[in-house]
Amino acid sequence: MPLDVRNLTISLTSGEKMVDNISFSIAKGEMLSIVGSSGAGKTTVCRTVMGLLDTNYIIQGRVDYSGENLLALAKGRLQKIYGKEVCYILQNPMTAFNPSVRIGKQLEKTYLKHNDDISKTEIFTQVEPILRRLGMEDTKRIWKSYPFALSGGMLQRVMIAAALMNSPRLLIADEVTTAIDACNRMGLMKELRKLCDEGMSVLFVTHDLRSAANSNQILIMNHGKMVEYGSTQKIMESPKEDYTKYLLGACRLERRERA
Ligand SMILES: Nc1ncnc2c1ncn2[C@@H]1O[C@H](COP(=O)(O)OP(=O)(O)OP(=O)(O)O)[C@@H](O)[C@H]1O
Repeated sequence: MPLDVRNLTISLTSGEKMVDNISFSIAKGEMLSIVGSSGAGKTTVCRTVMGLLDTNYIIQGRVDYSGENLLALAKGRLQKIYGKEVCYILQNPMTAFNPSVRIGKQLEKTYLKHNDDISKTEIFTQVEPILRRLGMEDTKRIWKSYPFALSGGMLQRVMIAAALMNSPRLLIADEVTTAIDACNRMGLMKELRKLCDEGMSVLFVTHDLRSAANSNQILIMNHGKMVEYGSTQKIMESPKEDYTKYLLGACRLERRERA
């Protein structure tokens, strides 16, 4: 099992709970979506899996990646896992790039961190198909661009490419579709689905239940708690909890207002 989270509770040192007894698992080749409104605790769960919480947080429970508890692993082992086997795509692409370094240079650096020393031309040859797969055609221009010259949606896709070029086994995608227009969003979701079919596992985080339609399972969160957890079909077609029904209703209303 690539990821198995058991009884995860995260509190501040003041005692306030951000996440309250969450459990879920993601099998190889599966996508699980965590869905919930702003402040539900979704990003806190992702940051915990990625070992990004500082000492202001108290973490209880287990986060097993391929049978190893990430909360208790030695730093050296974690350095081998994060960025290579387990990759995290952040909510805000603008903060992920160094504004004064060209995109290609940044991608080369990321690639070389986890792979053998190969030439810049070879790195471009390896990464270009990934950029194309994510809907970017003008790859040479993107490679030479500074971050400010690309749109938010393009930067978001470059960030996804940066994660995918290391062929991770588990991808954590936190609100990655927010900056992308509807057409490219659908394309991206289809690509993530294909990557799962090729064996990658995905933890997908969104506030929009519609974006979770391509996942195998959905976990609904509200105020740090698990509201409902089950197969995507079950959650979409016969939700049990009022909050899930509310989220589904909000999606339908938005669709009707757009029509
Ligand atoms: N260090 C902190 N101090 C105080 N509150 C915090 C801290 N870290 C997180 N929180 C609170 O924990 C809650 C969960 O935040 P989190 O970012 O995980 O939510 P989210 O579901 O990802 O929301 P969004 O969709 O807006 O990103 C929020 O109410 C947030 O303000």
